Amino acid sequence: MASKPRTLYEKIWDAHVVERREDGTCLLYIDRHLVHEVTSPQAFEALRLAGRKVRRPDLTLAVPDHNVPTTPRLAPDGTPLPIADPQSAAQLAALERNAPEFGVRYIAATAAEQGIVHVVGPEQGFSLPGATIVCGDSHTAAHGGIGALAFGIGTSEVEHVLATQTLLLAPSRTMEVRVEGALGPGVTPKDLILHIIGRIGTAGGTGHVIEYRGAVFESMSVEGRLTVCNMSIEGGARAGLIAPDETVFAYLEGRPYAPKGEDWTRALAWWRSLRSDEGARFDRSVVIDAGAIEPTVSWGTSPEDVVAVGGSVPSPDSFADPAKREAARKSLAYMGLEPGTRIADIAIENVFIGSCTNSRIEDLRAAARVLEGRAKAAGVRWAIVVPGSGLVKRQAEAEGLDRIFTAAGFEWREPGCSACLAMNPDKVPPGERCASTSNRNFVGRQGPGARTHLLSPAMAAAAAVTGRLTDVRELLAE
Ligand SMILES: CC(C)[C@H](C(=O)O)[C@@H](O)C(=O)O
Ligand code: SF4
Repeated sequence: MASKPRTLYEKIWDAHVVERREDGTCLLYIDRHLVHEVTSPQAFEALRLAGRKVRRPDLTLAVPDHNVPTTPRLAPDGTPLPIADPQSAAQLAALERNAPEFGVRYIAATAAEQGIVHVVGPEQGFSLPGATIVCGDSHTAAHGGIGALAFGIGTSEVEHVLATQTLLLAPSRTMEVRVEGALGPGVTPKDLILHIIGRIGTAGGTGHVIEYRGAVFESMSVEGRLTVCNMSIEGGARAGLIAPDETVFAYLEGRPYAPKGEDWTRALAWWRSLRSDEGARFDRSVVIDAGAIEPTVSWGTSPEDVVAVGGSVPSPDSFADPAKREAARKSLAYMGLEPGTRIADIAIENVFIGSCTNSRIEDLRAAARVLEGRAKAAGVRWAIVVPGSGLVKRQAEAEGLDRIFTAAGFEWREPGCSACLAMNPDKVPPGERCASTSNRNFVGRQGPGARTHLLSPAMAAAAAVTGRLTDVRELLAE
């Protein structure tokens, strides 16, 4: 009997089942465990109290990112500078102590390879196609961009994975987001994923794992795929993934943790089988026309509150659902926006280029392309670029991008989560607006009272130049 056609998700899932329970939940083998300083201290402490070890320290990679300041970390004499915030300092100190004590792989805050965990994983070749990857962090979905089944877990699950290298999980439903056609000039993977979330809503993917399909993804860079998958969680999905292909394999080959020699050849054979079979059934399917997507920005306090840059702030009354109407009213009050205001008339005072969504080399190149020979507008008080890792930073410097940014009035920072969330010194002041390449525009996300507009790196650069939300295509055409 021919076996039933399976989706990519089902193939990866099936290959990792250690034990299937009667109710359908499965004990899944976890191939890669990424760890950061915020969600791991209690998990390590629980192991310590129970006298347990980490089951596979070699499959665990820890790196601090959320709390690290993005200003220089070393004094001129090379000694590490202290961290002012006591809670941040304590979390960083805990990771620094736990990693060697439990023997897990560790990238220190001062190492050249340090960066945001979701940038570091693929960059180090630690995240691999077909792997199950977890991290105590909701944006773990990013690693789906290289064809992994990757999802965020809570601190008690972090402890479970550290102790057993397995996780008990209920299978998800499957959802296909099929994007047809091609993205227009100036329209980026970030615009695409913002548009998708606008379409399906923040609950659209609930209970599902999304597979992004279509020619757009086949011609998309690995960096772009990581951007798209990163925000799957903002569409409510458990995870998001894209079938790995030669672009991914070329990206991974030779990276420090990627398989080598015969292991590489064997891995390639398995990775090449990782695509949804002809006739595989998805529980839900959404079709998007790429050609209709424009540079997209958020206007509210939920990632589904998006509109094309040529549009206007919507009226709460335009929403049929009363709950959504009320949410829009609250959003607009927080954001200090009036319905009907043209997006292009919204002035911004801050620009943040960074976060695990958009801090890779391609993102920085896209922003620099817009900024070259230009400067930030007088009304832009604060503009920073925070590379996703030390290696991205070094690459950007080798290409001269840092000089383009600083000449345009941007600050060129050390890697970390930075102003994506207000857990470190990088914050947007109350009542001020920020054009931000991050992934969440929640109330207070970038600091108490801060107003976030999500957009692509090129669009953030355009906003810096004009001092208001701007269609980047106008600047690219000049
Ligand atoms: C701090 C961490 C647990 C959190 C997450 O899970 O996503 C953070 O990374 C975020 O983006 O909000
Ligand atoms: S960059 Fe932002 S979204 Fe990504 S892990 Fe850090 S805080 Fe979370």
